[in-house]
Amino acid sequence: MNKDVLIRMEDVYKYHYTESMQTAALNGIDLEIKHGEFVSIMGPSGSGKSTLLNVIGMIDKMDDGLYQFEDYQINGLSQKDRASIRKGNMGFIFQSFNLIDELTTFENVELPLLYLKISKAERKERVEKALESLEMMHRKDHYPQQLSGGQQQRVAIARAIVVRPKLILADEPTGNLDSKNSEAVMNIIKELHAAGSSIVMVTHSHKDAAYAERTIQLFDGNILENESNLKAI
Ligand SMILES: Nc1ncnc2c1ncn2[C@@H]1O[C@H](COP(=O)(O)OP(=O)(O)OP(=O)(O)O)[C@@H](O)[C@H]1O
Repeated sequence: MNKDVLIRMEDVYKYHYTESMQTAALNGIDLEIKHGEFVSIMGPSGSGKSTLLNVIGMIDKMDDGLYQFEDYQINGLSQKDRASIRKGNMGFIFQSFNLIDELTTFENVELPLLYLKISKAERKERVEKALESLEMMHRKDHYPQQLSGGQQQRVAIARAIVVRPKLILADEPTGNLDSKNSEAVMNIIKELHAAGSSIVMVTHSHKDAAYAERTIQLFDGNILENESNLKAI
């Protein structure tokens, strides 16, 4: 595969099932994302945005089509292999922060490094660096409930970047934040992009989408439009 290309999807289908019906949440997606790109995904409720992000992030398994992440052919891999590629290459940021209530700020950020079996000394160094870059070191022993929403999202971003991921996947990262915190979070994401990270972000906000270089519009599990945002910058 061309070295510039991080992700290539061809004719990707993903179905969700309930007792009475089958929904094609992704209905033949073709997509290419290059290293270092910042792409936003927009579209009406139920159009398949979160499903696409979860398939890209290998949380959900696709049902048909081709998915290549760098040199890995993802379709056909076992869940264990997909998890191992995900843990080494991807960081996630969610609307609801998804921090573990029983763990401190430091421990939440350290968690992905434990999965990667990184030594204690290196874990300490990397967690502190991530927390410092997000100005959260002074809250390293706090638990999530003792933090504001904006602070919780900054911890979640520290947790996403501590693995030094090639790709950051964000699902409505400002969905639970007020406008001031939303802007702060979007500026952090913008800086991560400027520092070289590839970013794919689902959003309902045109303001947030304008931070990306390109916006993909989804409708009924299909890509409707693939537009450059450069004119908006
Ligand atoms: N676990 C599930 N079981 C059954 N159907 C599902 C499941 N998850 C999603 N769906 C269906 O798949 C379609 C796509 O859902 P998805 O969550 O990807 O949409 P979305 O664009 O992210 O929506 P929203 O903006 O409301 O979060 C929807 O029609 C939804 O009802």
